[in-house]
Amino acid sequence: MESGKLRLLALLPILASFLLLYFDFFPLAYRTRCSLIPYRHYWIASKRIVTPSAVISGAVEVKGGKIISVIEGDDWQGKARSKQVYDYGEAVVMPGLIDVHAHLDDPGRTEWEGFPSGTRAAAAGGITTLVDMPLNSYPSTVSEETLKLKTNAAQGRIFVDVGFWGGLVPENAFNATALERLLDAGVLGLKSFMCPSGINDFPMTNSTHIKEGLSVLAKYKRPLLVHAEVQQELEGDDLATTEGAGNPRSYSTYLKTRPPSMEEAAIKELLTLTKETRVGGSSEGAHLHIVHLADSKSSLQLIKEAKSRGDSITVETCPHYLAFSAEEIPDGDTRYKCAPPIRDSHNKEKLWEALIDGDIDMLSSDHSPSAPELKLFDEGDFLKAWGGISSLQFVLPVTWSYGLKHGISLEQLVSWWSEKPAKLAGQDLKGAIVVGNYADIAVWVPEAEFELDDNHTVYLKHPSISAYMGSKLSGKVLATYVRGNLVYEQEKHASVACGVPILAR
Ligand SMILES: NC(=O)N[C@H]1NC(=O)NC1=O
Ligand SMILES: [Zn+2]
Ligand SMILES: [Zn+2]
Repeated sequence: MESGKLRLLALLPILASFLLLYFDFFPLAYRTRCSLIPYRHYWIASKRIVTPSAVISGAVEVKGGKIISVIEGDDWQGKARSKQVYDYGEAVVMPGLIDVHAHLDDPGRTEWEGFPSGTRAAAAGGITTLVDMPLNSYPSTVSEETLKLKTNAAQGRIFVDVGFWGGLVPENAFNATALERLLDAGVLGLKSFMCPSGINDFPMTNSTHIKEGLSVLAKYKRPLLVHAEVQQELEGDDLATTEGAGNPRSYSTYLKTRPPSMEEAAIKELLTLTKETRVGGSSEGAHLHIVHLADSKSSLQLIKEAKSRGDSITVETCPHYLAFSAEEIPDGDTRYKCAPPIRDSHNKEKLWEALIDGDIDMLSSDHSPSAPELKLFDEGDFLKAWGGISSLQFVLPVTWSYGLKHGISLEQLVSWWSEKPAKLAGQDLKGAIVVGNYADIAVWVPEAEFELDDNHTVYLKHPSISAYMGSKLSGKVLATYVRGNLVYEQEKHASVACGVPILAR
């Protein structure tokens, strides 16, 4: 080689380090429309930073999308002198929420929800990662090919990170190769229903299907999420499953169609399988996660016992079961219709107790909107209306507002909404403010109250179907960072959607 070229090569490392310095000191050169701020290396300071060991006063150093230091006290000020500092004062800085149960309905039912609208609402609510359910979109995510349709649809259209659950359905349950292809393609785990899902191309599974699913999942060490309700022969008063069995506008009619025994029977059946997830069992490595538990009595007791026997099992509940109770639901107000149903206030108090005691592991939104027409507001028919709660933007303030009277702490909030969900979804670099993790951060003011009225900016695609509209909440989200990008601040979103589709490997 000529000596001129050699000399040029020798200069490359110097040039590279110059460029790096340039990007650090001249942030405009880094300006990206993924973020509302033009820095890749900066500090976030606050008097209330929620770390795994304590709530501290100090600062978090972010560089290249990751957290590179967390400093308690004032020592960070010297280190941050030449850097941009965002000082949020008394506002809480905590890990962004990870919602492991959201129906984004994209592709195929984007008139219900969609990646752009859903992830914008999430960002405005302090949620930095969503895991999308395999049904309500069309087609359902039940194969490698249909997962590809999801990731294509998500490309450049998500404002927060989005992972995907795959569907376990009768069609693929006995086909281990098909399930393996779906898992190899990157779904974070599988999801199935033990009762009709409301979506024709997502049929329900029985315990034989579920057993097959668990044995494949064991190899991947990924979870199976189950909607645990089974239809039963109902007797006497409970015979309200069909039209004419009661006034369909009355919430109590709907409630009777889905008694706690439906959850209990499903969970009993599941627990005959989860014993194989114990150490030495035939499905060791697999994990069962029960979604949206509503029954705080026998069902919960069964789960507690299974945990104590060593089954690999977790359970979530949702803010709507903690905020609302059957007694308060007005006749005809189908915004509150979901499955399993919102039960009475005593049940709600018991759910809070279980959450606080750690018997319920985590929270999720089960955000499941539809087109407003399907809520049948004119008829107010609880039996025919779409079942699903629309909540994504408000799960943080709802949990906080209703949790206040139970004296919940910021650490508990982080455990339920970030740490445990990160673990379930296999996201080792998310869910906590620690060095090395992605800078996924929510900044919010727990004490700030607001009313969900016409003056409040609502990013939900269909605010009219959300049962939270009209309520007064405490806890205002100021800013949301995803992988170091400020994706939302004070009613503004980044102009480009740079969330990452998360695939397991
Ligand atoms: N298909 C669907 O989203 N169903 C959900 N809605 C609901 O209220 N419970 C569910 O499982
Ligand atoms: Zn469900
Ligand atoms: Zn759901």
